[in-house]
Amino acid sequence: MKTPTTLGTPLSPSATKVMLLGSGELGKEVIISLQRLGVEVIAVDRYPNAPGHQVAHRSHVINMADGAALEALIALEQPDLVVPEIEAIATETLVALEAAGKVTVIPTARAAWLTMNREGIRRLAGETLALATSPYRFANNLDELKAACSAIGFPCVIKPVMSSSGKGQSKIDGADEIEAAWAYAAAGGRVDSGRVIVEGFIDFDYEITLLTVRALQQDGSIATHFCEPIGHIQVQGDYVESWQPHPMHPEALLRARDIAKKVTDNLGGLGLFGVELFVKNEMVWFSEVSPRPHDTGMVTMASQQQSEFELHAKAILGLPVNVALRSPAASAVIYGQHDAKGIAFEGVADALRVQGVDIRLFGKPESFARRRMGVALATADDVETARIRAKQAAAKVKPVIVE
Ligand SMILES: Nc1ncnc2c1ncn2[C@@H]1O[C@H](COP(=O)(O)OP(=O)(O)OP(=O)(O)O)[C@@H](O)[C@H]1O
Ligand SMILES: NCC(=O)N[C@@H]1O[C@H](COP(=O)([O-])[O-])[C@@H](O)[C@H]1O
Ligand SMILES: [Mg+2]
Repeated sequence: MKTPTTLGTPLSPSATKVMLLGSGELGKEVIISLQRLGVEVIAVDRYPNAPGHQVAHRSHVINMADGAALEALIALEQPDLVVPEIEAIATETLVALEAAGKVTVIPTARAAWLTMNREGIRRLAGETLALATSPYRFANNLDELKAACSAIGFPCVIKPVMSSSGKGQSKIDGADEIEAAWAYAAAGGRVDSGRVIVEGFIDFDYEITLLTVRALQQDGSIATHFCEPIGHIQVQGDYVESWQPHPMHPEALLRARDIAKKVTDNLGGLGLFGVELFVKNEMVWFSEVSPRPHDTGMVTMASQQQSEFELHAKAILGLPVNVALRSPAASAVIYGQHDAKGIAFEGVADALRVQGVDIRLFGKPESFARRRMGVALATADDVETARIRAKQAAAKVKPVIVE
């Protein structure tokens, strides 16, 4: 790539070209941040008119889990940087291309590969780095799953090794629920690899995302910056509400940062990471990490001077970052509520009348009842008020089917 701080003119020979692999709501905001710096952006996703497609210079529709298709597209576009955005990519292909010097992957191809599959990141955290995690086992079929569940005990959580946003995930309380959990995992993964993880259930007090940024300093070394902790609530493994800052016991915060530093140092590269942690009193467990912006971090569009998307865009280009908080804030998810294409949203004006509120609608061409279609953001003097405002505003937005 060009020297980090030299940025070109898009659509000209000097262009700095970035390719997003995955162009959902998170990628869309990264693209907008890159566009503001005059970066030429190529947005890729599995379906046409994905949110990020709508704001990029060019778009492509491919099966990103197909290594040959991915390699051909990278050869065609010759991006300076490839930015993975979703958990359904042929990351082995990225590892091979990066090793051959044909591409720079954010943060690194190895990090994308390790985190694409729960087994890679869990073995790194639990075994190589010896961090506290829930107890875990892997299984390839129903018999192995039964054995894994009895070794871990109940309650436990079963997830496809390749999935996100809670897809295919179940919490089960007894052996009679194992078969249903196996079937649900097989149907729900982003890529059906037929392998699942069983995790012991952690009875945490609260969970946080610790956004951690690796950015270049003036002397060329990499510094690690921590955003204020983001608290969140998940329903069926998917985030419904988040807020920042989440108050933490000082010892727990130190441990959280220590875990985040160890994991992100190992993964390496430049960019923002979402480190997911469970906390009980002063105990902190590592859960997983996204080597890219995190859905719960959408709150930073309201709470921080630079959102997680802007931080990612700047850090990957080798630019300095500022992780300062601007105001306590919260986010609340707007689900599609219908299975239909081309839905409409009523009540946006009412939502925007709630004090301190802003709305994002992602523009996804097709709605599903539990598909995230938008988010309400709210600031306030304290997070409790911000949470109330965000939820009030989200509830006022009514997705409707257009006949
Ligand atoms: N072992 C566990 N013990 C307790 N709760 C858990 C456990 N594993 C997952 N959960 C709950 O389910 C949520 C989603 O789990 P996880 O982050 O592993 O799923 P995911 O599909 O990767 O979701 P995302 O892509 O949104 O991060 C967690 O944030 C937590 O609330
Ligand atoms: N937890 C990960 C996450 O939130 N990822 C975000 O959801 C999109 C997929 O949404 P879709 O399933 O509605 O297409 C991804 O592209 C990414 O932006
Ligand atoms: Mg998660």
